[in-house]
Amino acid sequence: MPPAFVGSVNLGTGNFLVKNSKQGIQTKGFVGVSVSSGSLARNKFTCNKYRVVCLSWGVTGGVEKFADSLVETARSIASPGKGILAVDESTKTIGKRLASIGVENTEENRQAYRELLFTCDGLGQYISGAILFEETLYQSARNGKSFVDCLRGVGVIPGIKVDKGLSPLPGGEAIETWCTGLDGLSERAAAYYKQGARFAKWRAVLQISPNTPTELCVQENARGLARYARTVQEQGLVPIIEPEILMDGDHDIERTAQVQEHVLATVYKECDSNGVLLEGSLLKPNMTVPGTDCKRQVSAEEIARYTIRTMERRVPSAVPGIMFLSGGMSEEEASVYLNVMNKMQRRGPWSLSFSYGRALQQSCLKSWMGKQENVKAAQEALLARARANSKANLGKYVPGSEPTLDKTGTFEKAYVY
Ligand SMILES: O=C(COP(=O)(O)O)[C@@H](O)[C@H](O)[C@H](O)COP(=O)(O)O
Repeated sequence: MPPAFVGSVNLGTGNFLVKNSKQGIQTKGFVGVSVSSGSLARNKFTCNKYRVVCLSWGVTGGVEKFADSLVETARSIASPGKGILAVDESTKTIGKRLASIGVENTEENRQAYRELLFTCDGLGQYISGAILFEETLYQSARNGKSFVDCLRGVGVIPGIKVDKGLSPLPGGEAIETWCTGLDGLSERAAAYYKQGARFAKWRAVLQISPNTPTELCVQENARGLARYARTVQEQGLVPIIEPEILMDGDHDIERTAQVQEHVLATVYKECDSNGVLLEGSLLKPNMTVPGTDCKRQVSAEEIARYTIRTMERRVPSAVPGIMFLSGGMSEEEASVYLNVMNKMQRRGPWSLSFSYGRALQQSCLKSWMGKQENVKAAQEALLARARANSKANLGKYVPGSEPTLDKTGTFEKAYVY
């Protein structure tokens, strides 16, 4: 007998969710509903009595316990007009950013900068989640309020970078790496959840050259991403799966597309082997662009067309959001490319949005310059770029309509991560 529920059914596109208000949350995919009474208005079906045939999420073990909240969190991060602020720079990387504005890399200065970001009024209108570095997750604003609470206060979900960085890949080519951090990940993820994080990020990096990426590198990084995703889901964190293909190289856009299709196919094959709940996960890829040294640079329309084609060919429709990284593009380029994609017709159901680090922070950093009296201006600069990307997610950004102090982008050739 299928179970009977009393509550409301939300007929969204793709996944069906059942919210049972009488017996606590009971969110499940289902294949059929038979209704004895009710009314249908727009997308929302409300009734007094209905029967549903439940499909389980098809997951086993620890993920089942968190399945409903994983799905809800992933969907709300990928909700319309919203994206992610990636501020998970490790101590060395934030040191470079602070050095660019003449600020010393001390814990106090890192705290002051991040306080500026997390107390920015109105941020939650455009930003659904912020990825933090471990140090930041446990820090507080100078008035003693934890950063987790500051973020919640402005309507932003806290997330955490859980990888431990890149390491040379034995057996691969000299430039190839694999991403470390699986040891003890389960325990760390549980502690991060307790501290208030609700999603996680793991970044694997691949590079295109005449003989890379090797198959070993693709397999190894895909396996790591999938194992990480499954592990953090078991502890209640939505995994952001980030297989970044760097922009370094002289290859053309077609080669990027071929490599990226293979990488994504391998990642999702491994996700299948590891039983990752795709509805409770997000993808963070690079856009499909030619190498920075390629003679044939292309228009925003071509980048958008190739990127959409790559995603349509390889990203399962169960994934609620594709949150692009900026990879060293300028703030304006990152907004414009995203906007063009969202104006184009496409088959994929996912939200095409952003999880930008550099392309959300450059103007903000340059406005701040480490000075307390500049905090308001820096927050306005951050809001301006967040608003630009929010509009781009809706395909409504008018190029040049939001200010930027980042004219050139931050791409650094052969940067060692
Ligand atoms: O994925 C990211 C996207 O950043 P981006 O938009 O490319 O500037 C970031 O989260 C970076 O991974 C992060 O800023 C890098 O910091 P390190 O891990 O290298 O310190």
